[in-house]
Amino acid sequence: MSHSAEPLPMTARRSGPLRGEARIPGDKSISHRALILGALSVGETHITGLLEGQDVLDTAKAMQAFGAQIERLGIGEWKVNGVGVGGFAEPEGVIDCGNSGTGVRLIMGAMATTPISATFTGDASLSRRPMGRVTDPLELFGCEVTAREGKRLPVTIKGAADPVPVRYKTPVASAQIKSAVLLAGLNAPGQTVVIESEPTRDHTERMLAGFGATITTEITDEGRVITLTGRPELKPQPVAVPRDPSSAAFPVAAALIVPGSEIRVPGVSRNPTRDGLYVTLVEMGADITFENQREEGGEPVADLLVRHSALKGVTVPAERAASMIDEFPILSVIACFAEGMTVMQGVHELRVKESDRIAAMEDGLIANGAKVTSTEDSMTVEGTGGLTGGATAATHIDHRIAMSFLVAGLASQQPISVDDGSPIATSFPDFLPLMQALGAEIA
Ligand SMILES: O=C(O)C1=C[C@@H](OP(=O)(O)O)[C@@H](O)[C@H](O)C1
Ligand SMILES: C=C(OP(=O)(O)O)C(=O)O
Repeated sequence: MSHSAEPLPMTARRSGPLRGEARIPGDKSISHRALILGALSVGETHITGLLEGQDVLDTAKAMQAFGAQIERLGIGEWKVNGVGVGGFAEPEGVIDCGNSGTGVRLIMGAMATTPISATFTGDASLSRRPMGRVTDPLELFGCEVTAREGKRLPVTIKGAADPVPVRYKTPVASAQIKSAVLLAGLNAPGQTVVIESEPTRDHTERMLAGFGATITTEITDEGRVITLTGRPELKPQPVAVPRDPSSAAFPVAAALIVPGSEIRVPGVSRNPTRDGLYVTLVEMGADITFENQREEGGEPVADLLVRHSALKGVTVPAERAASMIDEFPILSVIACFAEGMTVMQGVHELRVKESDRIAAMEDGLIANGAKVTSTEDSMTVEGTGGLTGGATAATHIDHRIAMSFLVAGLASQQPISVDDGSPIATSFPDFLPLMQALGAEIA
């Protein structure tokens, strides 16, 4: 569904200590994949803890359009009756993926090796984002792609009638590219190989194995070499979606910067390919305890105990970027409340997310009294232990920019507003009530 026309301004003000338990919704990456792999399986997949954010709801609708039967049984509880690998039907209408890069790119991969055609659109943010990074490797399987200038949406894909397997080295660290190629490889006879020089989130590999595909990962001089055997019969799986570490980052950050805070955040995924923010926060001196470390739904999880902390600036090395790619906006806020320089290296991919996240954070933070500089590939924040606030930040149809500035406002001297908080519903629909229940003054 495309983004609503009505902007929703929001304001956060200096709050008293945050206290209580923050029950974070399901992981967005795993939720998309649960629906897509459920749709590609024969039989019924039962999902619990599904994120009911707009991005994931748009993927559910798309899977229905390709022929899967999907039913919501209760809060976060869904069942999917799939059509099997190669069984997608041609959708009657256009597939609108709304604000979701993950949704559109993974679904393009999932249909590209089936002999049907589909046209994909999205909102103004998604329509600005590059799709060639996915359609270029998909063309190697034999599909035909037409796109708007700059390989942007709308994109039409005529799926390959006679797909060939592909060996592809990803040119940028991107789980979306890797996943699109692997999902296309499902319906290509033989072995499809993806090579990534830097590891990215591995949910597609883990879940494909869980659904019964033959998939291996080897670490070689070239990087991670992932080999998938095509034409498996995927078997439905119960999927228990762990809580999203990228969403958890917002209440965690709020507790770190609001004096006197102490919150618990249960059951958050600690998958090492998603863990970079938490590694960085510990280096900055954050008081975070990882309790009850265990496995849930095939993912390592822990309960987090987070207390307000005196933080110091650090350098985040480029090789850590992929494991915290969605967390740099909120890290740049936390860095303002630390003492000293925080340098974020190797972050050029932030420029092609829902917004140019380096520019959006730099502009909004400077307007609120921060010292920030950037290059094409890096961002530096000179922390002074606080923020003055008092300005409105533009969110550019980007949920993470909106939530980052609202968290900043909880500890700045003057309130901080955002021009439009409505995109928050794409990934964290309960953000406002959850934060308010902890004591955050946001409205
Ligand atoms: O595969 C995924 O679920 C995602 C991969 C990342 O994008 P890239 O692969 O483009 O880096 C991330 O930013 C996005 O929020 C979710
Ligand atoms: C980049 C993000 O999502 P997507 O690429 O799926 O739009 C995000 O959620 O921060």
